[in-house]
Amino acid sequence: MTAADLGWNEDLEREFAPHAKQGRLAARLVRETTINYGALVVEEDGGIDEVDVILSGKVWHDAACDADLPAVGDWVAIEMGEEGDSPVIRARLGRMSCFSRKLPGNSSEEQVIGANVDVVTVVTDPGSDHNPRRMERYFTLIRRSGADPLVLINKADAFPEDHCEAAKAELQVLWPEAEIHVVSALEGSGLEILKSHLKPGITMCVVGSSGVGKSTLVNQLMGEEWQWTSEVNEVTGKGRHTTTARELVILPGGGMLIDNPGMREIQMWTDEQTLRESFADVEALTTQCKFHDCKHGSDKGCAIRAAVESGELEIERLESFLRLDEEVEKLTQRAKKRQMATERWAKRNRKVKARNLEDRIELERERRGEWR
Ligand SMILES: Nc1nc2c(ncn2[C@@H]2O[C@H](COP(=O)(O)OP(=O)(O)OP(=O)(O)O)[C@@H](O)[C@H]2O)c(=O)[nH]1
Ligand SMILES: [Zn+2]
Repeated sequence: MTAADLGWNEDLEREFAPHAKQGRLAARLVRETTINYGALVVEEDGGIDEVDVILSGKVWHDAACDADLPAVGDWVAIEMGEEGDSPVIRARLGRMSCFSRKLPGNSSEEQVIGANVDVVTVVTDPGSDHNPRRMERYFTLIRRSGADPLVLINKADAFPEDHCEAAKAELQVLWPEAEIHVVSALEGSGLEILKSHLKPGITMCVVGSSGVGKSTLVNQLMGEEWQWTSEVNEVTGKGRHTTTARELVILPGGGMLIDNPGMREIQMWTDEQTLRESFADVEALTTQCKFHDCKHGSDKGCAIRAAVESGELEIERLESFLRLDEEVEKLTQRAKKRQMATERWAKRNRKVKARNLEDRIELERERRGEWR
């Protein structure tokens, strides 16, 4: 593996030059925890090594907001320090793109999902997931990020061809330049498209609703040892594919994939925003309900019920509003469970790592004849 395989280029090289003069090394952040980062560091001889790095106080203080802080996918300048010291991030290099979302509520804070992302792939299907409104939402995020869009309308094998083409046409008008393909992960055509984009040095995010086939597609890329955490066991909360929670993964065939809990949140958020938008009129009515936690059932002073009774609002529309709200709630619960499973695995892996370190120290002592 070389720096170029990680996305290193001439622009970064130029920006990094003054740091190189100070003996710093370039590294790409692949993992973020509450206490430190995992980074792939480009060593002086060009080799790549994985290290844990911490943030310098200065970088922390200089950040105007959270979105300014180093995030997964960022290139940083690190100081390795003396042996035994934790390497320190001294600077974050400029971002070529940044896939993020604004946090809900009136806060203007931004949550970075992945930095230096080249392609954001949205997976959907021509059936129940087909939703131009939601796609518009994704497109807005991708446009703002600076990454290229790639849309895969999956499960083509299960729908008539003209139906798939009609779905494609409906999405294409939203962004005429966007690359949109009708594929079937089961028949292998989705994999072909993904591979054609995942050249060495290219970083991709994969987003889309639950059940559209993301795991199926991604697992085809991953090979055996790394499986996308898919289903979460309802009872134990553990991932069915017991995997590590690595966030930026180098694919066996070249290219990189970013997967983190934020990616799932972006799905949730997109779904919820789309829901609220498509029921803006009903939403507006809810603010007139007597109680702010009104369930719009038999609650007293419900403005929605009143609107139905007066014929202002169709009962069918209210029912789908209530059902969709439930749907979002269900998805949120699933996303939370997944995140818990992911975090549990991350913790476990940290423990395994620590034990490996102890093993190494023991071996070293043995080698030096210091053993017991
Ligand atoms: N007919 C058909 N089914 C597919 C295809 N791709 C995936 N599926 C099925 O769709 C279901 C959901 O696929 P997943 O890959 O788990 O979907 P996902 O997007 O990862 O879903 P989450 O993990 O919940 O986010 C599975 O039963 C797959 O076998 C396809 O191309 N054709
Ligand atoms: Zn109400």
